[in-house]
Formats: sequence, structure tokens, C-alpha cells
Amino acid sequence: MQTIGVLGGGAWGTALAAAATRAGRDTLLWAREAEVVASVNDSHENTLYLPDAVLDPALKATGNLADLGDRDAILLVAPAQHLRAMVRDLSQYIGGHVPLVICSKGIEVATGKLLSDAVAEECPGNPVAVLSGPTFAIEVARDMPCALTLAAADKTVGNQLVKALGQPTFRTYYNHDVVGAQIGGAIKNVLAIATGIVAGLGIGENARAAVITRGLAEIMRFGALYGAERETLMGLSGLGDLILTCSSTQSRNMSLGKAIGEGRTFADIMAERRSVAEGAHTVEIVHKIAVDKGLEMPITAAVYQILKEGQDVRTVTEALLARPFTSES
Ligand SMILES: NC(=O)C1=CN([C@@H]2O[C@H](COP(=O)(O)OP(=O)(O)OC[C@H]3O[C@@H](n4cnc5c(N)ncnc54)[C@H](O)[C@@H]3O)[C@@H](O)[C@H]2O)C=CC1
Ligand SMILES: O=C(CO)COP(=O)(O)O
Repeated sequence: MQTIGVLGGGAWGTALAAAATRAGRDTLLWAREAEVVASVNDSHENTLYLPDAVLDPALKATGNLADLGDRDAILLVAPAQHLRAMVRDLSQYIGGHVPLVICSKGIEVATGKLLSDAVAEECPGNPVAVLSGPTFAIEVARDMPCALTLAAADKTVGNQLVKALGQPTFRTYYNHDVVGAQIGGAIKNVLAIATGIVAGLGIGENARAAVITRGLAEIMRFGALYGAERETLMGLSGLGDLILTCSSTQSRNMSLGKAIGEGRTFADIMAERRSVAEGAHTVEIVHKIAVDKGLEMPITAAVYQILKEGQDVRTVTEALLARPFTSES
């Protein structure tokens, strides 16, 4: 695999395009915004979404989807709720052999489907892979070390992608569990909002560790429903990403929660932002599925009540703490 296409010119698409270029791949980044295409091509930066990173002049951008048609593999990096529509648009330009690598984190709110199912429905026959792990875009763009899960049911395709993208500072670990590799990355965003709320309320580091650990139990319950493997959920794309995202206000999800904990409203915070906070969407469908299937996910429910029902943060937190004592498993 020598040529890589990247669908989505936000912070993560740009960072991944930078990593693929660094790995020696001929890389083309497709972006929605003409401003992003121009700034990548002319000044080697993404002024809109990743302003503090210098990009390799070898990385080129385009606003024309057809230009991705000749790529050996394509990284899908649109916000989760827009991924299906974008893949549908892309499908007319690509061959059925081209691997599609899901790098977005979320679950489709409209259907309750994993992104791998949405992509398979739009491009039946194309090999589908997932690239996910604890990776803030800015650090990847600056070539700081990280490790990720690269999941593909087809081991040959998975290993080709590992070789195409992997470098000493971008360590890709093969995993066959495409389902498991999506669950952790989707739900940790909801839990990062919860730990942000804990930070904003100023109720301490002990509470944050409790939310991370009991949040992991929620990921495990939800993952079991989809047939995710425990080892995957305990790996880079699960526990690894949960730790990162719940530990730093560099996370858009955690900083959203923190602002809510400090007393601001969800609508006011989002009105000031251009970037996506996936947990705010994912919470809706994860909570619905949990209720429908009778899964105990009280932290997810609390985030849902605060974000989607507008309930008072302190009242919801007190109710969460007042839950009956139960066994740890
Ligand atoms: N930023 C990060 O550090 C990481 C992000 N991700 C995931 O990557 C995905 C993309 O996130 P970012 O690149 O960070 O986005 P971003 O927040 O930097 O940029 C927003 C993106 O959404 C696109 N967009 C806005 N409205 C749209 C619409 N109506 N239709 C289609 N696209 C639209 C914009 O063109 C832009 O590419 C998300 O699922 C995120 O969870 C995964 C790992 C790390
Ligand atoms: O997925 C991420 C890190 O792995 C980025 O998290 P945020 O979207 O919360 O910034």
C-alpha cells in the first residue's frame, strides 16, 4: 500500500495524514472546507482545526472526492454521525478492493449501528478496518510517540495497513476484533464528559478514578452485548483511550464536561466551538440501548440526564452517589 487517502480534514484527519506522510506514503487529504484545502497546500498547516502543527509540504489536500478514487486505502475520519453519508458519496469513486479504515469514534444515533456496519452497508464488499487508541491529534501531528489498535477481520489486510502506517512513533498493533475496537473509543467519550463534570464540580481526584473504573465496567457490559472481546476492551482502543481522555482537558469531551460542571450550559459551550465532542451524540444512543436491553449504565445515564434532559448537575450527581450498594462485578 503506497497511496493513502484521508476522508476528513478536521484535527484527527490532518494528524493521521501527517503520520501517513511521515511513514513514507503518498498521502492525499480530502477536506470539506476550501480554507483547509488552501492552508494545507499553500502554507502547510490546517489553520481551522489544527493550527499549532507544521505539516510536511509533501502532504497535499483536495476538495474533490473523486481525487481519492485511485488510493490504495482510505482512512475515514469524519464525525461519526456524518460518516455514512460521506462514505455513500465516496463509494461511486472507489473499487471494491480498497480497504476502508474507520478512525472516527462513535455509534450511529439514527440506527444504533456500529460505524463498521454503516460502512459495510454503503460499500458492501470493501474490506473494513478500525484504527483507534489513545491519541490526541496535536501530539500525533508533532510526531510524539503513541500506540494504537489496528483491527481488521482479514489479517492480510490488517498487516498491510500496519506496515503502511506504522512507525516507531506511531505503533500500530494488529487485532482481529473489529467490533471490540469500536466500543471503547465510542463510550470513553461519554465517560470523559462525566470525569470533566467531576473536575468542574471540584469533587476530587478520588471521584475521577471512581468514574473511570466504574465507567470501564459500563464499557464491558455494553461490549458484551455486541460480542466485543474483553482483551480488546482492556487494550489500547478501550482502557488505554479511556485513561487518556478522562485525564486531560486537552480532550474536547472532558473539557465540555468540565465547563458544564462549572455551571455553563451545554448549548452555550457548543455554540462557541467548531470542533466535535462525540460523547454528546454517543450518549443518546448508548443510553437508549442500555435502557432497551436492561444494561446497568448509571454514569452514562447521568450524562444523558444532564446533557439531553437538562437536569441539574448537582442533583444528578447526588442521585448517582445515593444509588444502593452493590457488588463490584
Ligand atoms: N481530535 C482527536 O484528537 C481525535 C479525534 N478522533 C475522532 O475523529 C473524528 C473526527 O474528529 P476531528 O478530526 O477531531 O474533528 P474536528 O473537531 O477537528 O473537526 C470537525 C470535523 O467535522 C467536519 N464536519 C463538520 N460538519 C460536518 C458535516 N455536516 N458533514 C460532514 N463533516 C462535517 C469538519 O469538516 C471537520 O472535519 C471524531 O469521530 C473523533 O472522535 C479520534 C482520535 C483522536
Ligand atoms: O479520541 C481522542 C483521544 O484518543 C480525542 O478525544 P476528544 O475527542 O475528547 O478530544
